[in-house]
Amino acid sequence: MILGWSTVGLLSRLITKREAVRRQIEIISSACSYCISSSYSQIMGTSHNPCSTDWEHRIFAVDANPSLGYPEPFYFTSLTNKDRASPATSNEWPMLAHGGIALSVCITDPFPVSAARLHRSLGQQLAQLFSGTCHVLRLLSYLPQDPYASLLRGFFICDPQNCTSTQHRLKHLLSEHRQHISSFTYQQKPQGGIWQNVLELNGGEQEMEEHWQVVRMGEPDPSPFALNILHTAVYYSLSSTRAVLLQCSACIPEAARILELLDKCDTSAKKGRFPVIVIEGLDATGKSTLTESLKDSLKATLLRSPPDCISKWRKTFDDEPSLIKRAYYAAGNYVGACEIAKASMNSPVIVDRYWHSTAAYAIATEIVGSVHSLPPCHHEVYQWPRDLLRPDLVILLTVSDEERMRRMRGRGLEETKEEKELESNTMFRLKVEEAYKRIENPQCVIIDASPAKEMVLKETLNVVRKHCVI
Ligand SMILES: Nc1ncnc2c1ncn2[C@@H]1O[C@H](COP(=O)(O)OP(=O)(O)O)[C@@H](O)[C@H]1O
Ligand SMILES: Cc1cn([C@H]2C[C@H](O)[C@@H](COP(=O)(O)OP(=O)(O)O)O2)c(=O)[nH]c1=O
Repeated sequence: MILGWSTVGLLSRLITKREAVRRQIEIISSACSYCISSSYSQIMGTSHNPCSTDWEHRIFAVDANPSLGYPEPFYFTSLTNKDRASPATSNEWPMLAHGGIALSVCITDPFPVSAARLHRSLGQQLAQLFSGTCHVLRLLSYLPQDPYASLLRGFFICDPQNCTSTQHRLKHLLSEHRQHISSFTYQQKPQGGIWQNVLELNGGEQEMEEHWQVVRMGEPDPSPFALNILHTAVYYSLSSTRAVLLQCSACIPEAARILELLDKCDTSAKKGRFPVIVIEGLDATGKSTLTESLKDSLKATLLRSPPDCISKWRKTFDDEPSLIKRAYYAAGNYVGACEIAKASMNSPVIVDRYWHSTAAYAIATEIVGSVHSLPPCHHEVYQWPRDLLRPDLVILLTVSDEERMRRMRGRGLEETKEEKELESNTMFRLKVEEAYKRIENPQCVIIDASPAKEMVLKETLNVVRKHCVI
């Protein structure tokens, strides 16, 4: 049986394309047209328009969600595309067993900031409306010949009950966003094989049907999840950070303030003759304690990330989707670099968190599952941005989980969402710490911060003397 609510596609794709072109024209004719179109191509890497989606040639990745019973990511592509893909050990679709059906949604809005906001609000609506009835999993999709520029984000929704009213409500919800999404349904045919059907969201007449057979595949190279980090979670240049802030500035006034600050900074300023030492580590590992005592011991200037001049806007950005939130922290590093360069002309500089934190927390948040799911060592995601001032030394403080919890409780300060997550989720903590260790150029020197404060300071001073001219 082909789903009653599936069909057509061509028309909805044409409308999606036309709408995207219309929005481009509208924006291009607006005052900041240059900025937005240039930011789009900077973020996307090329001038590729993701709406020119060649669905039948795409690779789809459904993320794992162990708590919903999906321990591993799931990859598939069309039968005709199979030769480009690594074979899977089986072509079983557990989510479709026993007559269940599935649906995928890809956000095709070509503007990264509005796409990120739509992705988040759709995710929230799906979770709210269907948490008891459907499994909602993260979905990524790309074209193998152009993975970076063609990456789209979305959701894979399984309805194990194949319930008509659920599907009706789902279709209704998706129709509200039809100009910026494309949707597909999946169902096992009685004679075998899984078919992907373009889902008609125009609510109009039934048109020509578009569908193709899909097959499972092994983990593709490049990994869509690593690509997603490079694409939306970690910024590797000031220009890509600026581009996102520029797009945000229409709806988040604080983004415009940060751009003004960046304009005033000499972000390419070089380090002075004194050493720059960064102290990194999970929350409550003793960074503030150590940085204060290092400041006194080395007669150093103490700076922290995000820098004071932008930290008042932190809450605003922490509440935004990853793309926007991470642009804030990235900008914090570039503003901070400017302060570091200036201060290091007169004294040693100690920095409480810097780019290692920005990247490690983002990577650990984006990767579902255990440490084993992180991109391998030396992967592109762990590379330092070429245009960001490099410190002379990065020290990573580590303590046992139990000791960290003791220190956290003893301190009694308000915790950020991520700190709460760290407390409740050992897996996340391990991923952040491992990501810290994998970041390169510069790599961090690990110091066990479990001993008494004086001992940690002594050990740190030894490391500083070994690596820096003081
Ligand atoms: N070496 C240490 N031994 C015992 N307690 C420590 C040590 N270093 C820091 N603390 C305590 O642990 C808590 C967290 O330290 P803090 O420096 O605020 O960590 P962070 O800046 O990494 O969040 C504070 O109450 C601090 O006094
Ligand atoms: C500096 C920075 C912090 N963070 C997050 C990580 C932590 O959850 C949180 C830590 O904030 P911070 O104010 O450094 O707390 P503490 O001094 O107690 O360690 O902010 C980022 O995600 N990216 C960044 O660039």
